[in-house]
Amino acid sequence: MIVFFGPAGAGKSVQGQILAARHGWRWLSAGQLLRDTHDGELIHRMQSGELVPIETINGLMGEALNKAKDINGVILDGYPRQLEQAKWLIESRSHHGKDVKLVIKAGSSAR
Ligand SMILES: Nc1ncnc2c1ncn2[C@@H]1O[C@H](COP(=O)(O)OP(=O)(O)O)[C@@H](O)[C@H]1O
Repeated sequence: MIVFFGPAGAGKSVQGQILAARHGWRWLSAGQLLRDTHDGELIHRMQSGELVPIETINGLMGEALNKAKDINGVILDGYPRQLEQAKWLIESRSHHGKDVKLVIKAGSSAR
């Protein structure tokens, strides 16, 4: 499992998708998983810039990780975004069976 960190516009989604396509891995974007719910209340919350409730995003990510059980590589984009999410990801390893192998920080270089 590879985690992509970085601010909006840093290119995480583009790079993540290219990497996943090249290796036959799964790209899991928190924003995309949330949009795919087509839940009006959630979308409204996303547009306000606030994070959605942790149970919601953990539930969606957990489900997506379980579906990707047989896939060797998974790229996480936009997740985890809070310490509690990171803890959940590590603690739920027994369910999804994946370890964080690499964290990539995308973004412009500091000047
Ligand atoms: N890990 C997360 N935890 C909670 N909310 C999240 C998380 N990732 C995304 N969101 C919600 O989705 C919105 C859009 O996230 P963003 O990363 O900008 O998605 P994208 O880049 O796919 O458009 C955020 O404003 C927030 O409300």
